[in-house]
Amino acid sequence: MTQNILILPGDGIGPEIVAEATRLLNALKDRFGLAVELEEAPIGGAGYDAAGQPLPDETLALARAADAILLGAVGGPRYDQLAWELRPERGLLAIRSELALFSNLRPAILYPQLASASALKPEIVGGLDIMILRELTGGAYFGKPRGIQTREDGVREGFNTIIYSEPEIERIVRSGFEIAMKRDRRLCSVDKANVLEVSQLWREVAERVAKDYPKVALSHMYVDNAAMQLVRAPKQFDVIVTENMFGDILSDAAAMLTGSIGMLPSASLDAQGKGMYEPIHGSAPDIAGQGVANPLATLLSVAMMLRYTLNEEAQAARVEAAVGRVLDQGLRTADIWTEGCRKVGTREMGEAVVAALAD
Ligand SMILES: NC(=O)c1ccc[n+]([C@@H]2O[C@H](COP(=O)([O-])OP(=O)(O)OC[C@H]3O[C@@H](n4cnc5c(N)ncnc54)[C@H](O)[C@@H]3O)[C@@H](O)[C@H]2O)c1
Ligand SMILES: CC(C)[C@H](C(=O)O)[C@@H](O)C(=O)O
Ligand SMILES: [Mg+2]
Repeated sequence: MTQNILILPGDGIGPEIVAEATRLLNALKDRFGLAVELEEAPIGGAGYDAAGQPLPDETLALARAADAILLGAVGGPRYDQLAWELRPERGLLAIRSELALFSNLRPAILYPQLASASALKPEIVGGLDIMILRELTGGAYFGKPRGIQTREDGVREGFNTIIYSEPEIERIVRSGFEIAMKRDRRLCSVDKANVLEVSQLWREVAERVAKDYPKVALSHMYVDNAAMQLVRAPKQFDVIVTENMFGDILSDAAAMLTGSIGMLPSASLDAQGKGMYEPIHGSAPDIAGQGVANPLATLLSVAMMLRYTLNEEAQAARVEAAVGRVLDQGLRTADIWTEGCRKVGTREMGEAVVAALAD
């Protein structure tokens, strides 16, 4: 059965990296029998340009109808002065929320070929394979009330609200245990339970859910310590489960363990396993339009899509193996380049991965 993939290039480097993902999907289709149809729609600043909305109604309708979605990135200085609700980032948050994509998997894996590209010493990051599970539709990102107001004394104040209900905590923590069961059975729940009531509830719920998973070792860690431990001794972690904003921050930090933020893919899944796939990085306005962005996080996001939503494990493994081969060949975009390697641009990297696809 043919599955429909909706491609949302977005802004900045989004269209450049997504073009390589499209090349890859078309190659899997033409050479390896992958039954997919691709369709494209605007989101973010491109959505605003095309339809006056960061998430155009038509894009949302196509997203609901698609079997899987691939997103590049949104945002950029051109759009930073727009009214708040029209900003590109609102479109991204809206699609996550509308499609109930609460479970965001952000694997941080160090390809051995990139050990020397990491900002950390090879002995600290060698063999790194951790999974950060970020809650994606709650917390400060969506809590109400929010806004900027002027107090009676004339002072302006901004405010956001962090809210998590017990069912919201339970479903993401449960996903964390399920993922841990398929890995090394260690789950670290990261919170700020020494300061925030919402974290206290989170911890309580995590302890309760743990009773259903006696084979998984659950630990708790405060987020400030977790940030420190991620750069001190990242291999102590197997699976980390955490709330929306902590997960956003910790995953960018974890990205640097793998050599570059241009290496980290992600899957955002709903309760049925349907999902949107995207690199964790942004639209990188500083390098947009130069053809130098690393497309590998996006190509690895395609691999996650093949594995988690399209049930095409062999195709996923094929893509990951091709990325490994290209790194073996010494090809590097600027962000992961080290002495003795060959520096290539976005397109050359994408073409090399396609050329390295094998039976
Ligand atoms: N999921 C998303 O769409 C997403 C994620 C993060 C940020 N953003 C948006 O992107 C814009 C820029 O944000 P930022 O600068 O904080 O974060 P960013 O991730 O876009 O860039 C941070 C740094 O990493 C580099 N980088 C990112 N991706 C790269 C890649 N594939 N290859 C090589 N280098 C790469 C950039 O050049 C930059 O120096 C903002 O508008 C922000 O809101 C979007
Ligand atoms: C652009 C922004 C809304 C987004 C987030 O904070 O979730 C980004 O940083 C991410 O990690 O996907
Ligand atoms: Mg982020």
